[in-house]
Amino acid sequence: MIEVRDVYKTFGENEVLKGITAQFKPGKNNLIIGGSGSGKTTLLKCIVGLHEPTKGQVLFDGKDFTQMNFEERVPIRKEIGMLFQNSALFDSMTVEENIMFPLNLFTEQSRAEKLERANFCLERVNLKGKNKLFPSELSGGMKKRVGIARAISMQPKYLFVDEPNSGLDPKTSILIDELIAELTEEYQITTVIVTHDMNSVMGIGDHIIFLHGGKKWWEGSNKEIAKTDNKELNDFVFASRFMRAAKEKL
Ligand SMILES: Nc1ncnc2c1ncn2[C@@H]1O[C@H](COP(=O)(O)OP(=O)(O)OP(=O)(O)O)[C@@H](O)[C@H]1O
Repeated sequence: MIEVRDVYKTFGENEVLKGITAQFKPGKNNLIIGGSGSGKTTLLKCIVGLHEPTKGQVLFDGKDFTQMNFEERVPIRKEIGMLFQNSALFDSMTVEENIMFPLNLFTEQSRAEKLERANFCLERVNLKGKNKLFPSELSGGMKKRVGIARAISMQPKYLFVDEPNSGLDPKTSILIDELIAELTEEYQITTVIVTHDMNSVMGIGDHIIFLHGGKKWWEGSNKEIAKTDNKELNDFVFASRFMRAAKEKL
């Protein structure tokens, strides 16, 4: 479980996060939603240590990450998988090399062991046999799947995903969401996803926090979101006429 306790983050005069407290449980798709500029990515970066919170704590299974130095953080970093918005694959490396990259960095495994793990991960994301392709030869959806295979290569306890559906068509987006949700449940990963995508919110939102004005404005599940009378959340989720009409039918 990941716990965020009273986290503040300020950039100059701009107080982006104003005391966020939340718990993210294993085996759940934990979603962070909110308007543009509400601080979703900033919160994600504070959790993984890419930003230091101005105040507050982040605990990984009870261990206070914010109090640790670089060396002390290494064992937790090894348990973290990340999937970035643009998949962030290395263009000069093949699919197989991309997936083996964290294993090369963090393990003493032999090449054969690493290859076996890469093949397992590739098969798990339905890309068996695509080892020797380069990122430029892949579609956006395939790149995401390679990104997921790389993110799970180290068998992470924690998985962080920033906008998994950006640049994907609706059908591919759903397949990617389903894949993340399946892996989360299968390996009981604590998954935290930043998303704008209302299909994701409704489809896989086991636990959702809604950021507004630098605060956690609302928290609940996808079932609860449909019935909420929280004005700001309703304005955000049901912004389009289509979504409002859909809500009335729920
Ligand atoms: N490194 C930084 N330095 C200064 N300000 C920053 C930095 N990172 C983010 N901010 C500011 O923090 C605020 C929140 O940004 P953030 O990227 O977290 O929002 P977001 O909710 O993820 O937005 P979006 O949905 O548009 O990606 C913005 O006003 C942004 O300008």
